[in-house]
Amino acid sequence: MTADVEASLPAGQEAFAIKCRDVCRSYGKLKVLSNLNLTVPQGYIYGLLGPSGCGKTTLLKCIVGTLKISGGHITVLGKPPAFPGHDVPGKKVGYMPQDLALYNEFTISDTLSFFGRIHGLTSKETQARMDFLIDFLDLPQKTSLVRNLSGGQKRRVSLGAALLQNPELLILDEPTVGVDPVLRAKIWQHLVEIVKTGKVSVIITTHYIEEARQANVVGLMRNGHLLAEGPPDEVMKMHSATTLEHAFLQLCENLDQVSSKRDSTSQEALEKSQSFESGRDESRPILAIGPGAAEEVPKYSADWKVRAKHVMPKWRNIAALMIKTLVRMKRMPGSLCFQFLLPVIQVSLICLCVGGDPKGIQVAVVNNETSSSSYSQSLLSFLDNSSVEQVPLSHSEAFDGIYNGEYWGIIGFGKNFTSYLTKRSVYPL
Ligand SMILES: Nc1ncnc2c1ncn2[C@@H]1O[C@H](COP(=O)(O)OP(=O)(O)OP(=O)(O)O)[C@@H](O)[C@H]1O
Repeated sequence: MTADVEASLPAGQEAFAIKCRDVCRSYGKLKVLSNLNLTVPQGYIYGLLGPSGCGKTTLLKCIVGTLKISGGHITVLGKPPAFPGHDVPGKKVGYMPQDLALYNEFTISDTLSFFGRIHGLTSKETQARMDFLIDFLDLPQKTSLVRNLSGGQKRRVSLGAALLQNPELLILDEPTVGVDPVLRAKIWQHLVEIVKTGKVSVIITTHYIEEARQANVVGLMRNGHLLAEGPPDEVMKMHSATTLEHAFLQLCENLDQVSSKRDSTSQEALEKSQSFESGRDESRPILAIGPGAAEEVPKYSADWKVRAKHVMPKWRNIAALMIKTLVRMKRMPGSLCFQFLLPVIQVSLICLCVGGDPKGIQVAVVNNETSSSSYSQSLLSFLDNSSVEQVPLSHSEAFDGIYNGEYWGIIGFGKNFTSYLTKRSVYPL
């Protein structure tokens, strides 16, 4: 595999599937990626290696566009991830996350069909790919429910979903965990095959460091930095190691020794001095790491139509999500009942607590106007008699009734109410 790397890299921006420059990302005060530089040439398998917690998953999430970077810039298949009109994230990328995003109520077939719909595959295309992937990934029957699969089988379904639409870029976060060695070899063989066309690129993380020897390029990461980047054989040679693991250990030890000896020297300089890059022949196709020569950050722009289209949901996604909801409801009748009953219960409880409209409130009415055409009579006729029960009374009866708690209130009109109101509307103050 490393022989391929000896061929010259194609020049120009298009030759790179992924380019990360001075990428920084923090979670609150925790700085996970700091000034990270990484390059994945098109048509290569890039093995991203490093100890647990060094920031590999965070980097992959930034590359796929599900996490925003706090500094630097990333270019994926020619544009920044999540750029309007760019299919990253989207059908150009197959992403297998570390935390599997599968629906337990789905069968394997439902799962792959869902992703097929999201990526705009016809049902015939999805069916053909499904048959291939079930056979290739040694999955159980396609009618098997995801919740009944083992951890390893679930990971393989997730890998199948990433491979489904034959994407230009595969981003695989530990795809071989829990997979038996035979199938692991088969998966690597498949990756090697698909990158041979030169149109597909792969970035893969793995805890089985030695399997990354099949990658064209490996990047060794620690504490959010890339310590070295190059073909596996070259990295091993550079550190006089027979295994990648040994090379990585050697690299870390050298770094620790030098940094303890030369506290005054900056970390960046140390990494540079120890990195694969520092010892390489400039003519060789080893990828640059570290800040390197200042690169001009390309400016990307999209017109308003593309931006508007980007924020609008796609019909096929809406359809896929509706079908997904229907399938889940069908598989979970209990939750279906709950989903429909819950709003009814909530509304009933609110009505019970707040209560309905008050009824039969007895109010004393003292009307000193006698004419049936007076305004006071008209006003009283507008009152809602189901809530307010009007009790016509004299002035003294009304006040006695209020005093004795028989009425909630008094509505009173003077004998000149109509004439005064008319005057007031004719001669406003
Ligand atoms: N959402 C988050 N909020 C806060 N901290 C996080 C979050 N996700 C990751 N981290 C922290 O960021 C650091 C890097 O995590 P990350 O998952 O990128 O590491 P990793 O190299 O992929 O590890 P592993 O190989 O074990 O998967 C860890 O210290 C982790 O605790």
